[in-house]
Amino acid sequence: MSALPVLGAGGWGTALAVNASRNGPVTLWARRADFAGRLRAERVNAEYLPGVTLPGHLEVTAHLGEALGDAAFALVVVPSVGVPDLLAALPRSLGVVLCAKGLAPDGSQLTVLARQLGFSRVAVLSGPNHAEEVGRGLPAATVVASRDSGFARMVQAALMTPALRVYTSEDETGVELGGVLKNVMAVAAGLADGLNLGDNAKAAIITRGLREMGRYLKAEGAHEDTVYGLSGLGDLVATATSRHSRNRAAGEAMARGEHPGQGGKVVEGLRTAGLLDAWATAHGHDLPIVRAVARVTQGKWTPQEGLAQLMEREAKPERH
Ligand SMILES: NC(=O)c1ccc[n+]([C@@H]2O[C@H](COP(=O)([O-])OP(=O)(O)OC[C@H]3O[C@@H](n4cnc5c(N)ncnc54)[C@H](O)[C@@H]3O)[C@@H](O)[C@H]2O)c1
Ligand SMILES: O=P(O)(O)OC[C@H](O)CO
Repeated sequence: MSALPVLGAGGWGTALAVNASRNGPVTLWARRADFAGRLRAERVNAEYLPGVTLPGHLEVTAHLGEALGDAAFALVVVPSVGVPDLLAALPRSLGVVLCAKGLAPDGSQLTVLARQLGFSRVAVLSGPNHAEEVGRGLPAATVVASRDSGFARMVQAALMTPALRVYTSEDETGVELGGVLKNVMAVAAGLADGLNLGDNAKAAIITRGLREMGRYLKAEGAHEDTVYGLSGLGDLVATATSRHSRNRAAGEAMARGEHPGQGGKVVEGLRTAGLLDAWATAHGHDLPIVRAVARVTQGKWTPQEGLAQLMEREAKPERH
C-alpha cells in the first residue's frame, strides 16, 4: 500500500496526517529540511500543532519526490498563496485534494487553477475542522467535493476514521467558496468581539454573512443548498465563534488596535477580503460585510467606520 502524501506541515496538514495515519501509511512533506528533521526527531509539531503526538509510523520528509512515491493522489495543505507553486511542481497524473481555504494570488479559485495546470483529478476538502481538535481525535465532520465522484469516494475512504466523518459532494465550487468566504466573515465576527458589540451583533454577522456567502456562491455557479452544509453554515459557525480561529482572533486584535498577525500562522481571511471586494466591485455585486472587512484590513476604514457603514445601509426586506 503506497503512503498517502500530505503536502504541508502546518497545523492542518499535521492534523490531517495524524488522522489519516489511522487508516494506513502517510508521509508528511515539510518544505524546510530542518523543520522536517525536527518533526522526525521530536515527534510533535511544536510550532503549528503543539500537544499532538505524531504516530511512530508517520514518515516526515522535505523531499517532494520521496513524499509522493507512487501515490495516486496527495493532500495539498499549504496556505493558498503557496498552492500555485506547489501544484506547478507536481506530476499532472497525480490526483490533488485542495485543502486551503483561500484564493490564488490572482483571485482564482484553486480548483480552477489546478484544472488550468492540467490536473484531471481534482477535489477540495472543507468543513468545520479546527486542526487543534481534529489533531486530538475529537469528533468532526467534513466534505470532499469533486466533479469526479469516484475520486471523491477514494479520498473519502482514505480520510474517514472513527473521529472524522467525511461526506462527498459534486459541488466543488460551492464547497471551496464556502471555506473561502467564511474566513472573511470570521474576521468580521472578531472585529465585533474586539469592539464588545455583544451576542446580538455576532448573530447578525453570522446570519447576514451566510446570506452574503449564498449570493456569491450562486453568482459563481454553486448549488443553492451547499451554503447550508458543513462547508458553509457549519464552518461559518465553527470559525466565527471559536477560540481556536485565527481569522476571528485577527479581527479581534484589529479592533483593539493591535497587529492582526497570529504568530506566523496563516490568516487567510485578511488577504481574501481584498480579493473578493475587488471581484464584487468589478462585477457590480453587493458584498457589504466583505467590503467592510477589506477596507478595515487595508486601513481605509476604522473598525467603527466599518460598523457604521453596515448599520446605515438602506432599509430593505430580509430576504435580500
Ligand atoms: N488550521 C486549521 O485549523 C485549518 C483547518 C482547515 C483548513 N485550514 C486551511 O489550511 C491551509 C493551511 O493552514 P494551516 O493551518 O496548516 O497553516 P499554518 O499557518 O499552521 O502553517 C502553514 C504551513 O505552510 C508552510 N508554508 C507557508 N507558505 C508556504 C509555501 N509558499 N509553500 C509551502 N509551504 C508553505 C509553513 O511553513 C507552515 O508549515 C490554510 O489555507 C487554512 O485556511 C486550516
Ligand atoms: O483558524 P482559522 O480561522 O484559519 O480556521 C480554521 C478552520 O478553517 C476552521 O474550520
